[in-house]
Amino acid sequence: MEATPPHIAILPSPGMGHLIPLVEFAKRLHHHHHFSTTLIIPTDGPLSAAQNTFLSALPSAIDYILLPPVSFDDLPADVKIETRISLSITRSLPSLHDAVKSLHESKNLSAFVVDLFGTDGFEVAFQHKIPPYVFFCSTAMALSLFLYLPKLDETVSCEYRDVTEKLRIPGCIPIHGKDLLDPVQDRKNDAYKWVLHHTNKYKLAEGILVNSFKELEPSAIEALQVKENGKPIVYPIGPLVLMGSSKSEVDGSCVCLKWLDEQPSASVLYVSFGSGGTLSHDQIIELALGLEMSEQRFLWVVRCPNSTTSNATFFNIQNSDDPLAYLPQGFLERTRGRGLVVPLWAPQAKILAHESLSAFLTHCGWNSILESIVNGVPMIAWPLYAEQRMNAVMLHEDVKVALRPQVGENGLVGRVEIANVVKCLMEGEEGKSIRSRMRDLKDAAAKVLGENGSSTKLLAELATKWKSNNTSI
Ligand SMILES: O=c1ccn([C@@H]2O[C@H](COP(=O)(O)OP(=O)(O)O[C@H]3O[C@H](CO)[C@@H](O)[C@H](O)[C@H]3O)[C@@H](O)[C@H]2O)c(=O)[nH]1
Repeated sequence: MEATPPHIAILPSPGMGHLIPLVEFAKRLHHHHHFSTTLIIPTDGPLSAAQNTFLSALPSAIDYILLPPVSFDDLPADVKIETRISLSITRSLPSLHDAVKSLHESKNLSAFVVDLFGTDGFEVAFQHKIPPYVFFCSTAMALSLFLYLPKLDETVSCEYRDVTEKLRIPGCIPIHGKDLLDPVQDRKNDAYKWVLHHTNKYKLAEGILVNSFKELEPSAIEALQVKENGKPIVYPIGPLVLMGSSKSEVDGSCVCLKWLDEQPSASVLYVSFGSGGTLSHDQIIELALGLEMSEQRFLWVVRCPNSTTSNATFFNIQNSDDPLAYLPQGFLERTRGRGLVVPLWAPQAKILAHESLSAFLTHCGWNSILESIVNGVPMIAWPLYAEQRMNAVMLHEDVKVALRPQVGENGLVGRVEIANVVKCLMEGEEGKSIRSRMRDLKDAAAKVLGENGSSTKLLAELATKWKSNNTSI
């Protein structure tokens, strides 16, 4: 049978943090190996503005299909995000099946790639005899935990946070149970059961692609690559990140970039909590005052707070939908010229690549971290949810490219602490050594993605394998 041009299907689970690296992966597969891709995207309603803009800017080699929205009306209000993500896949299985069937008939799919919570999509791949793969869009450390979790589940009987010793995940820095990812913090919650369910199914994959590289996570990757019965091959093919040259930006990009153009070289702290991170109103105030006290230049992406009080004024502000309304009185005037506050979303990839940028206060989403690394920008680690505390531990204690402010007894990071940490990173001696380690990592990242780099070679290996699948049916 004559070979058709190689084509793969990717099933991204909801969230920009999953979609962005998967698209970068598809782009690289196209540029280097002439693959084209169809993204099959589950939905639970209309897409967000950021998603729409992002998808409308996809190159022609990447197509996408939106699956019909599934309903979550039956779920309790406090349902955890991992449960919701997993159900968005299981509830889409009939339409996913139809989409894959017709795609396979027309394009002869070489591989079916799901992300970290998409393993229920495997059943469709098996039905059509398409090799299933996982693209793990977080750290090698988190992947090592995921592969180890079934064992941990068998051997630990209490909550992980109550284990007094630090836990030893293969190849990783020992870590307190309380610092593991959110959904494993309550083993009775469905979110834990979903994570365990996915991790048990990882062994059914033909391979696992992880968005990391050896120089960043040497021992975790080494542990992942130890061959064991029933363990899929792990391919570290990262760092795959949105680059500053990408066209997929939303409103506001010009304001930020124009402002950055006017600032001195390496002078600005960028503050952002990823695609969904929010702070309490009290924490927004501490952060604002801390930034002001630091006397450094900053560019801050602000969102509305995530908690309410029973105060009538607060209730009104909450409904105003204007995140800037939550900033301390006079803050914008006092910091005018030195600081820029942007509501909701900013063109992060371009910001991090800008020569005025000096440091990044981040919620420690893995894409943000990788984007910081490829641009050599040192970080302040401010984890909020998901696996971000694990990432912060790794960055601060293991790789040592981030400072980490202390949370006070009232559960907030105080303004003085914030100001001190910002000044230390931007001006202090510790900041200098972090910056120098970051430069080494930036070089290492460029090397692994270069012509003979390890990530490039592994991707080539995978592409060859997938091309051979393409002719074998
Ligand atoms: O104003 C913004 C905010 C975000 N981004 C982009 O959106 C992505 C955000 O990804 P990430 O930093 O990983 O954060 P989350 O969106 O929070 O990602 C989720 O998915 C990641 C990958 O699994 C996890 O590491 C995180 O903990 C999880 O919250 C990045 O590419 C950013 O450049 C923007 O362009 N502008």
